[in-house]
Amino acid sequence: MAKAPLRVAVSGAAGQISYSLLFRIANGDMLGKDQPVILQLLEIPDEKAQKALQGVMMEINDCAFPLVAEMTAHGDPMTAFKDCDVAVLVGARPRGPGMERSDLLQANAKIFTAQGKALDAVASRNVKVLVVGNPANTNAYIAMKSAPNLPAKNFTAMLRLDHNRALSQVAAKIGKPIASLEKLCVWGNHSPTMHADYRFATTDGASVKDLINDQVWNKEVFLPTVGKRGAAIIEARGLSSAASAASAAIDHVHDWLLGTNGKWTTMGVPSDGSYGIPEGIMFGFPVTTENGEYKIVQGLEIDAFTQEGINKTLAELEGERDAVKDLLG
Ligand SMILES: NC(=O)c1ccc[n+]([C@@H]2O[C@H](COP(=O)([O-])OP(=O)(O)OC[C@H]3O[C@@H](n4cnc5c(N)ncnc54)[C@H](O)[C@@H]3O)[C@@H](O)[C@H]2O)c1
Ligand SMILES: O=C(O)C[C@H](O)C(=O)O
Repeated sequence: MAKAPLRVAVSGAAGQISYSLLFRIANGDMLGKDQPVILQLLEIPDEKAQKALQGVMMEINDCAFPLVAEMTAHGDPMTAFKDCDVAVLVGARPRGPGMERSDLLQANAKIFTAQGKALDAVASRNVKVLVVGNPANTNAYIAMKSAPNLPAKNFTAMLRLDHNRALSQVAAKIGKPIASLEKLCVWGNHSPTMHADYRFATTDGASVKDLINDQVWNKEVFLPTVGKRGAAIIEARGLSSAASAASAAIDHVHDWLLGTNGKWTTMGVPSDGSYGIPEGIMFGFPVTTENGEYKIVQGLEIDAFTQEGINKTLAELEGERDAVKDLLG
């Protein structure tokens, strides 16, 4: 029997990430090739943005995706998020050349307070929320805090792009296929302070750390390359990453809902106090997922270098949290 459609709300639906993301959701890459979807697309209530959204919807129609059961355009989160099962919050102002993420904190805080409240009011009580729009961790934190009637654990931030970037760098360094890699993770904030960690990673069972055996490369090449990849893409393209960000969003929601079969991935999730991260901070952790729930991988040894990295990214997140404190009602 055909599955009942799931309602997927996407904000920033006429933006560049969505121009890749929506077509992959519609194609079944996110929720499965047998899972029909109802797309509920949100853009700012501005004539130009709404017209662009109509254009994107025309193109989705022209793909004749069999899995798209219905599609609607919205200018108000209260209608866009109605009964949604999944919400991918992409809409935000992207960082341009030379701009710091912190510059965007205040403007985006307003957007995510309103959207958190709307999710609280009208979304499915089990809605799974992924925040992509930057600063993603703090925006997710704000949305979570603005939705007290929804489970806090259902709000997540996207660290998957950093995770995938780290996988790609490690695979190239050791000359092994990405598919052979397991047990890599990224701690902390989706920002240059994030701390990618391959100490536990394996390739076909062999230790990646032993194969690399080069702490100078880890510190001076790997971490800065992964941490500053977003800025490098902006520098090269004149625009922030879009297709790779959309692909990471697909991976994040896919693995959250459909499971990792015991394998690790990285998700930004509200801390439960694991690894000394204060409760509620939206932090990148290694997780496994099963039956639509994630579990933080426990019991990993944190050496002095990693602890230093974790402390730095945590301090940044605590600073962001404090900067938006007054905006949370
Ligand atoms: N977490 C990550 O790994 C990651 C990676 C890449 C980009 N990003 C972030 O994703 C966001 C979107 O990037 P993009 O390249 O698609 O930007 P974009 O400017 O091309 O598109 C953003 C869209 O969001 C819309 N929008 C703005 N405010 C909105 C609101 N309140 N409600 C609904 N829609 C709204 C805009 O009108 C625009 O169409 C940016 O914040 C960017 O920095 C995050
Ligand atoms: O840094 C940005 O604004 C873009 C994005 O977060 C990225 O990591 O590519």
